[in-house]
Amino acid sequence: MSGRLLLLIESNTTGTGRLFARRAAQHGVEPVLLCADPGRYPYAAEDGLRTVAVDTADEAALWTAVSELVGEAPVAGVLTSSEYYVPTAAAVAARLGLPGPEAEAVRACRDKAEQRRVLAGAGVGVPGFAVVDEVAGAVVAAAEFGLPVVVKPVQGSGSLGVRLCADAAEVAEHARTLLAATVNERGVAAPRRILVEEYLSGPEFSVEVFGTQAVVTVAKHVGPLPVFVEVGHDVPASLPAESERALRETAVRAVEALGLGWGAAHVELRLESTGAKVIEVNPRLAGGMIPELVRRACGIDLVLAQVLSALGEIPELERGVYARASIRFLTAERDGILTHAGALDETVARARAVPNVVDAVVYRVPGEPVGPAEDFRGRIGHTIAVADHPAPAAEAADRGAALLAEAVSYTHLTATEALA
Ligand SMILES: Nc1ncnc2c1ncn2[C@@H]1O[C@H](COP(=O)(O)OP(=O)(O)OP(=O)(O)O)[C@@H](O)[C@H]1O
Repeated sequence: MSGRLLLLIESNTTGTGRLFARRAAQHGVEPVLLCADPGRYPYAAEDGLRTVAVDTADEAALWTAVSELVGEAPVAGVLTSSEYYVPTAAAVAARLGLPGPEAEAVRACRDKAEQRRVLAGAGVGVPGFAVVDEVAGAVVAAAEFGLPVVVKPVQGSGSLGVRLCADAAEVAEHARTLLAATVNERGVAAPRRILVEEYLSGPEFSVEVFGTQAVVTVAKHVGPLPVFVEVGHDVPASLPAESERALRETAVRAVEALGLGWGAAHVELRLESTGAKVIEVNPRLAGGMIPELVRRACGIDLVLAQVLSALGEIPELERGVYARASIRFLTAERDGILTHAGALDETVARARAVPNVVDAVVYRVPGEPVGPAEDFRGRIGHTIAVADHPAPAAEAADRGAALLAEAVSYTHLTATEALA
């Protein structure tokens, strides 16, 4: 180790969170995780990651902890893999004179209402939207757009609270639920505003942008309505050149309009008959194992690229399609229970044995109750497959996920009965 530190301010709890620290260590820089609750990240203890417990929502306390680390060794970069802490990490990096995104731009971007206004103002395609702070306003907006509409919080991630509402009663009920929330899922005060949006029904994609360069386009699979759980991705998306161009150009224009353009941005879009429309720009690296799929399909390590950017180095983003990578997430059809340890291990082994499957994993413990997914937290496991062509990769990932599904038992106790 060179003695230099990379400060990681909180992390994402699933997916690529732990890889940020690993890539830093592989690059000869010591990662230090600053977080309010180290117990939230079991991987930190498993990987022997140095951790500093500090209230990261308290600017002064965080700065004191950062200053102590600065006094100890040269701090070479500041980064986070959690969307919730991108503005915090950006502010700390700026205060230390280190590379990072524009703190004000990422703060504004994280407010979906503000983001919509900026994008619409810049002429970037977005769904019709209304920002409301009372139930009656939500119902009026829904009638104006025409039902169904999407009702969602102005902040958040992982599709939490995002719902398709079919009629005025559903709009009112969901708006009431969202407006009643005083804190978000990280326990931070939630704004008392929500978005009502025109429902875009075209196929969904994401464009992974780095700086202002579109690196790769991803095809996304969304589970059963009325919720929007991402249940699979194919990398790269197989698209006609014109659609690919429209998605990439729209994504880059969105990033530029928002004043981003440092490091990774994950831009979600839907392809409508009227063109590519932005669902959301996330000022961070993609979740959902997408960086891992991109690494396997295109040979580009986006996690390493993000770490290098934080350290002020120039990452290699040379494009190439070496393979096709697909992921499918396991979700429960209804309330059920995971089988016992032996059967679970066997199921995972069978999924791993499917030709072209390179990874199969179940995130939960044997005997744990499971239920239908409402958001990303309802995903129980995944399979990743890699092949030379799109169809075999997708089919192998599907087949692996179908085998994993045998780990869920619906014939024994329901989750409610098991807990009673
Ligand atoms: N106006 C819309 N029309 C169609 N689908 C939508 C719309 N808004 C949201 N969605 C769907 O809901 C999903 C989650 O929405 P959104 O990206 O706004 O929430 P999020 O919590 O930030 O999720 P993520 O972290 O996955 O980006 C989208 O990926 C999309 O499938």
